[in-house]
Amino acid sequence: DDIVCDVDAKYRTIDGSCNNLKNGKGASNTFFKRLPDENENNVIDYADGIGLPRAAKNGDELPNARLVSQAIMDEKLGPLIQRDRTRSAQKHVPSTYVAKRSKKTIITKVKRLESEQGEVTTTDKLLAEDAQNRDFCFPLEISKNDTDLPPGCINFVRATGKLDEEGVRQQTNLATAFVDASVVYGSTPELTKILRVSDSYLLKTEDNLLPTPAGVNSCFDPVIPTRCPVAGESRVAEVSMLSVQHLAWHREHNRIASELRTLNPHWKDETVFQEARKIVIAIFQHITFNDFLPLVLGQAAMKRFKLFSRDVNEGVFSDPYDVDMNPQVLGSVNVAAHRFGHSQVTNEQNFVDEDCNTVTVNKLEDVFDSPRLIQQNCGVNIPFIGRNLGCTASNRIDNFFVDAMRNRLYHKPESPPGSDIVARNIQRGRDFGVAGYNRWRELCLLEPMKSFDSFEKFGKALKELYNDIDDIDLIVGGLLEKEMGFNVGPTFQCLLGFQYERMKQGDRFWYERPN
Ligand code: HEM
Repeated sequence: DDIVCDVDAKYRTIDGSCNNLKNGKGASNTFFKRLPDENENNVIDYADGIGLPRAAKNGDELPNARLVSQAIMDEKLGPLIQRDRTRSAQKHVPSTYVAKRSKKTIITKVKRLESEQGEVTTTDKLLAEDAQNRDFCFPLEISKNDTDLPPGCINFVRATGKLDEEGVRQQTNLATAFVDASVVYGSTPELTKILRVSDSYLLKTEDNLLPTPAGVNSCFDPVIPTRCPVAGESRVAEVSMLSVQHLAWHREHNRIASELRTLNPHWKDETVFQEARKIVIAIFQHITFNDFLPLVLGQAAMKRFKLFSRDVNEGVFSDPYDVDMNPQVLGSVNVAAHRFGHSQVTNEQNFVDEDCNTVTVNKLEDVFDSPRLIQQNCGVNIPFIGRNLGCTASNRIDNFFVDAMRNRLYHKPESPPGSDIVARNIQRGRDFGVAGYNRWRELCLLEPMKSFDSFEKFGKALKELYNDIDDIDLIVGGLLEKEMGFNVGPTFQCLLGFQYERMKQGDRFWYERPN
């Protein structure tokens, strides 16, 4: 559809449309980007070239994602001490917040059939039955020998696909591609309307907590069954520490807006709202690029991709804008590179006192998708969870994942035992038709791995799982790369650096720009 843009608009749109006035790229509800290769062909790897999940080079199925997870990513295979000495939870939790939440895939909701017993429906069978329609279930198969999960299938639904002009399956990003605090304000005008107090500059709150309008989000075990919190991103209650981040930014908007109202009594409410939003976005961009990203990419990659903001003491504005930079999020970043943070998650979401002592242990596996901890007694626990963000060390970025994430994801008393984030990430990459790890090394101008032995300790396991070194999934190879200081390795530095460079230089409303 033709969109008419106000070229003089002072504020960015909610859905990211009209940011780029030349090609309109970066709006919510548009396809994830595929990287063009050396010959300008999109890098895409579907088994049939158009939509079936990626297969091995020789045409066989790729190894069972859960087996890869068990053999390579089990925390028991890693060092006893996983904690990172430089990164606190304040680092990995906001990363969930800034990063993941800005790139949301549509996954059609179906009833979750966790670990159904019985016949394993193989991908082959599904392919044969449903070759025309590629929207099939793509279950995670759990083998008889699994030490942690009962044998059978765990439900996994393909991300909703649409065909592009060439008839190739593409996935849709529900969020805008910009670092624009859409996690606070939403990526659609409809959601923003739900979040705002009508005819006011404020965002809605209830008892100074996030609003809980009926019928918007679902959650598990809230204090009052209908009270699921709503924020700019639907997974706001996935874990308590994430909900606290949402709440902090939500309140920050209202704090700034109220100050602006006092200072500018003559402004219209809409002006107060938009000016406050603009300031919140500026803070959000500054923190993302100057505090968060250096702890992911390391100093060298930050400089290589020109991601640091200009030092304010230089007294000049930086204007990095380039109308030809396409900010759209790469599918490979969404399904692999940006999921590095899953390895930093720890097993607990504890309450912590002012001296950083744990006062209550909350196991992560008991609080997935539940706003209970933040809603209890009008939010009395919030400072205790908030302190945890600063007091507790993250786990390292590596190939080891805690049991709560790798065996008990989404665990709920009525649907034990749970799912496996690693297996899901691997499967999601195949679902998206994301090319194998070695192909991305090549595209990043890194030497492709020639031998399984290059993976040292894990080479043997990889060799048993994969037929060919080029079959290794991007997220698996990427997380096995070792890097000084526990940043992401060179392939993910390349992909994330490339992505954030575009999100910065492709943003007409970037906060450092003059005027
Ligand atoms: C306890 C904390 C977390 C939980 C429970 C969690 C869980 C999940 C789940 C279940 C998915 C969907 C998997 C799929 O089916 O494809 C997902 C997606 C994702 N996660 Fe996390 N995650 C957490 C923390 C993080 C962190 C710290 C980061 C990054 C720094 C991150 C980055 C992502 C990204 C980029 C996606 C893809 C987003 C999308 O397409 O919707 N997550 N996460």
